[in-house]
Amino acid sequence: MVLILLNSTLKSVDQYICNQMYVGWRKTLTESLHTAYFQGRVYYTLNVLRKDIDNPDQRISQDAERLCKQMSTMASRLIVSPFTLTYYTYHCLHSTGWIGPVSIFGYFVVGTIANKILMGPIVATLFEQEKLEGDFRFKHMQIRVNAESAAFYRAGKVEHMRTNRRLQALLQTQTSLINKELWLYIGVNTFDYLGGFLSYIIIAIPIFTGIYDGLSPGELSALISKNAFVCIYLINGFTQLIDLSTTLSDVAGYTHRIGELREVMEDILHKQCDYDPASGESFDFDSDFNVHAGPVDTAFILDHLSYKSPYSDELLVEDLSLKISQGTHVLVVGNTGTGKTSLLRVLNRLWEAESGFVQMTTCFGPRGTLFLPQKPYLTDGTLREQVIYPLKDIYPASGSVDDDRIIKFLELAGVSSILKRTGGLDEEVDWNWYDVLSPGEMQRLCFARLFYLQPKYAVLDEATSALTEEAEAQLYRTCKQLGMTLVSLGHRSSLEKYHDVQLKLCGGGRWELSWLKGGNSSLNHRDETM
Ligand SMILES: Nc1ncnc2c1ncn2[C@@H]1O[C@H](COP(=O)(O)OP(=O)(O)OP(=O)(O)O)[C@@H](O)[C@H]1O
Repeated sequence: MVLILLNSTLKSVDQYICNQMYVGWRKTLTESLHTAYFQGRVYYTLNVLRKDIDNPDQRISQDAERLCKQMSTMASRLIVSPFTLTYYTYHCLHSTGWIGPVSIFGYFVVGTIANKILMGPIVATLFEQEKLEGDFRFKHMQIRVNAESAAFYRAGKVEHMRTNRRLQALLQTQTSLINKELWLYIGVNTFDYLGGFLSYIIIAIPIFTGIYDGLSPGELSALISKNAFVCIYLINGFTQLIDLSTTLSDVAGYTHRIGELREVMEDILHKQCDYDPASGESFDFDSDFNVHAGPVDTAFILDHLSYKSPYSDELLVEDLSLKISQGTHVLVVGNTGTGKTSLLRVLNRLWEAESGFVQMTTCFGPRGTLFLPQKPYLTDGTLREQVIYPLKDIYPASGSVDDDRIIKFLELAGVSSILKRTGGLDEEVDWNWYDVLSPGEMQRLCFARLFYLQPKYAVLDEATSALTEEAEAQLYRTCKQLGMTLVSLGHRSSLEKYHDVQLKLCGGGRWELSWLKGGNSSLNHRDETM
């Protein structure tokens, strides 16, 4: 009996060794790949981040792609696992009685709990790592965009130090992530190896408790072999599920991060999409999201509007009521920080109003309202694309683009010299427009764009601040000749002569309205219509 047992045990041990050799070989390969992966990850972080610095959408889609790959690995295993587990559970129950499946299930539950405990901190750290990657990328982009200004401040060392600080924070989090993942891998591997021993304990219990005493040596040997096979495969099925925990922790971290980014972006889109940019009509949504057509001769309606900046409790403007209608040019003045640009942010739904009602009743675009922001915005591409921007993208079917008009408006804006530099309207340029144009040229080019698009209403936020008063006069005259109603924000008193009404923001929520032509009669009525 002892010899038979020894013989069958040796056979099983052979089988076990083969199995363990396979498992061991698989693990060694996986571990070396993981080690290489971890070492590479630090370099990967640096290199990928350097290349893929300033494109958040691309970054999200990369994360999503990574997520999809990991999900497909998980899905394939998760689909197959229930079948193999059911099949081997049935055979295990048949071969070893209840003790086999119960101990294996118990072992799996313990393994799952241990993995859950080890996975928790990994998800949080992975999330943190993704966030720090974003911060580092943002800093990198900030330096690229403002390289010249930083150079004038001789700020190379300071910026280098600050960027390094962010990189160090990122690398520290990566190291911490690697350390935490190490414990998870140790847990997973220990579970795998101990599973092999468990199968032999399950087989040994009925043998030593005498359940198989009536069997002949040959039958016992065959039974042990069969039981070992079934148990090992059942354990292996569970092991594969536990192995998924490493992938699962990555998936959970990425999902959390992508989910958060998507929520923020959807929130922004939801706030911005109250009117249809491609439509020639004007629309507004009421609180129940019903659409109403707005008045046609009015660009903006402000009704008892109060607003403040997001990080302050003090109101910038309180209880402002105003209608801006066609033909009445409005100048918004006030000291620095009194909320002039913030008014445009509220009008554009970039900021929420604190109370009151604000409505932009015309569409955004050539037939409605266009904004020239304080910082000129130039796109990449040819000179034609700069001038017609954003016509090509938003209104692809708007008709042929007229070369003579573009050249004429470049001349009127005083930047026909750029045409000589580029060598033509459609010549591809390999420079960054922000690097080669002076601030004044950028502002003039934006005016050429405005002339070309010829909106009904032009909102100009300190759009001539880098130009002389003569240049300013010429540009304003052209705007008026082209039939635009102007809403200007600025500090210069020279602007007054081009406007009919002045809205002065006095700070602390106070404001004053006055006529600029025909005396200084006060318009401090709450519901004044202009
Ligand atoms: N993105 C922002 N987040 C939080 N607060 C902001 C933001 N932008 C501006 N602010 C704050 O809101 C207040 C009003 O700013 P705003 O840009 O409207 O001033 P402004 O009157 O246009 O000044 P300026 O004449 O210098 O252009 C300021 O105190 C400013 O610090």
